[in-house]
Amino acid sequence: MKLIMAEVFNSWQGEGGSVEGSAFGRRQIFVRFAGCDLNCIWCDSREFIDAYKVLHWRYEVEPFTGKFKYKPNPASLDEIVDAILWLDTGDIHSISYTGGEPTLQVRPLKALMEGMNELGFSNFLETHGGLPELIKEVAHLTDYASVDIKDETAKATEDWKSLVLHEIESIRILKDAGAKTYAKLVVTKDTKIENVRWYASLLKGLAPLVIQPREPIDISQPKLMEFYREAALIMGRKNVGLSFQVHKYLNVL
Ligand SMILES: C[S@@+](CC[C@H](N)C(=O)[O-])C[C@H]1O[C@@H](n2cnc3c(N)ncnc32)[C@H](O)[C@@H]1O
Ligand SMILES: Nc1nc2[nH]cc(C(=O)O)c2c(=O)[nH]1
Ligand code: SF4
Ligand SMILES: [Mg+2]
Repeated sequence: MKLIMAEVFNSWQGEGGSVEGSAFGRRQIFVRFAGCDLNCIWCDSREFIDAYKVLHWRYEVEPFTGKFKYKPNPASLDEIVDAILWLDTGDIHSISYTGGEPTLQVRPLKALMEGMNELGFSNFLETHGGLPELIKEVAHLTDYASVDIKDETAKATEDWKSLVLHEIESIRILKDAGAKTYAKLVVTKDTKIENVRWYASLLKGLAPLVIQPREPIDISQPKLMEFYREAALIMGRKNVGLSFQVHKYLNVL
């Protein structure tokens, strides 16, 4: 089975904050799939979005060195498993499957998650949640999941309200399968409070929410705190947290 891979690297999970299901600050091996069907204007992985343009994938030969070995795409599953095991520093909390959008290559994703599960690793799925039918294929193999709620200002797709409803459906599927799941909302200076209220009302009683400023940060602190308070008033004060992309401040992958 072949797949179009972007990169495999060992780092700390830099996102998720402290809500239930977050792996923030834990060591992870990241498996970044190439290809995405959305187009978030602030995406920091844009170079990997068009899978056909990702002719090579890379893995970091030693964590935090920024030294990579490059291999041609498509990759074989064995090559990816070998790279993961090569990067296992013995302190790994879980394997993070991210991208691009990992669920778009759901067959190799599922095979990888099965294989890593058999090798004793926990599986962490980082997904836009827009494809619940594909989430169904891997939910039973998912130990932790971070599901984005794509705010209107992400301009991820034309019909953004339907995308949000699909994301909520994906969260429900993952929770029903026993995955520790939280929602991640990237906010910008233009995010509307009425939309934050809508997301919070959809998430109430379903899953906790982290609010993550878009990087580079353009939102004011008072506005960020207003979004937090409104969401907490709706969802309950223990079900909302902040998340920042800390790895960018640590200058690590
Ligand atoms: C690159 S995406 C890949 C996984 C999946 N496609 C998704 O969007 O959830 C991984 C995470 O990075 C976040 N992210 C990407 N670019 C960002 C930025 N400029 N500021 C804040 N978060 C960002 C996304 O919101 C998502 O939670
Ligand atoms: N350190 C680190 N933490 C992360 N959390 C989510 C990431 C992602 O791109 O999926 C990411 C990433 O790219 N690096
Ligand atoms: S869904 Fe994820 S990978 Fe795709 S454009 Fe948005 S942030 Fe980037
Ligand atoms: Mg990232």
